[in-house]
Amino acid sequence: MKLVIDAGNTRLKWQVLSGERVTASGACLMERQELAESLAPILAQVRAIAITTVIAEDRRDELSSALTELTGLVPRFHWSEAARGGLRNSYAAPERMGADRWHGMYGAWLRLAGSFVLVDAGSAVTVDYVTAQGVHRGGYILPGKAMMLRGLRQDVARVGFDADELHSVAPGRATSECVHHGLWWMWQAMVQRLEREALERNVDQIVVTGGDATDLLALGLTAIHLPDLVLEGVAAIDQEIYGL
Ligand SMILES: Nc1ncnc2c1ncn2[C@@H]1O[C@H](COP(=O)(O)OP(=O)(O)O)[C@@H](O)[C@H]1O
Ligand SMILES: CC(C)(COP(=O)(O)O)[C@@H](O)C(=O)NCCC(=O)O
Ligand SMILES: [K+]
Repeated sequence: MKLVIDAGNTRLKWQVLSGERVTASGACLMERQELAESLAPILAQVRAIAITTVIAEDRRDELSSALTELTGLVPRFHWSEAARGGLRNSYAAPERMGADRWHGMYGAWLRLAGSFVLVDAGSAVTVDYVTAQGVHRGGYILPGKAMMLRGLRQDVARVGFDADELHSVAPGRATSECVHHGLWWMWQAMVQRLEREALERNVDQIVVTGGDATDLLALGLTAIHLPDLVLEGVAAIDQEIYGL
């Protein structure tokens, strides 16, 4: 059995693969204790570990040693590449691209025919355009939903608001409403822009993934929702290099 991990800035997502079949999955925070608890039921079966991550070096080293302690295995880290299987990165320095973006694009490239735009709504939101020929045309990086709210909470003095989300775009009449409606209003604008650009740029499919993808769908985005796309992409690459 192979353990595949996507360690993002907010959460760690994992799957266990038996051949190409997913037999278990989970998510947790990056802390050692949480990780050990989340993985406890499957640890004994793990024979290899493949990781995609965008976390800082010190946290990555901690994750690596925690996994080695738990399993006795040295995890294999996978990074962004210049090209693979017909997919080509537009970055002059491909290693600078977040590995989650590359692995998400590769997952979509393997699954879909035609051009696509991949929206990964996680800690940050990333938008990446890929042509039907597999050419990455470039992308965007924006602050994610939780980050936008945290920014308002931390960086301005007089904007206190409830944690409960309000899904409306009506102009607010109290601080909490103004903040939550404002966020929803901005995400609705993002959805409208994505749909317009997909038409203008002849994009065949919009693909969404990440913890906040459901918000984009709730706002009416016409897209394919592939929640495990980043894991799928890195699993495929690990298999190409090391086998099942
Ligand atoms: N259980 C959860 N814990 C934390 N964030 C969650 C959870 N469920 C959904 N989210 C939302 O998902 C976002 C993080 O998405 P995710 O794709 O896991 O990010 P990353 O890959 O950057 O760690 C957060 O901004 C939050 O709004
Ligand atoms: C943009 C990101 C922060 C998104 O990460 P996430 O929200 O999934 O944790 C990550 O892909 C990253 O750190 N990228 C490096 C810069 C780049 O892609 O150009
Ligand atoms: K993301």
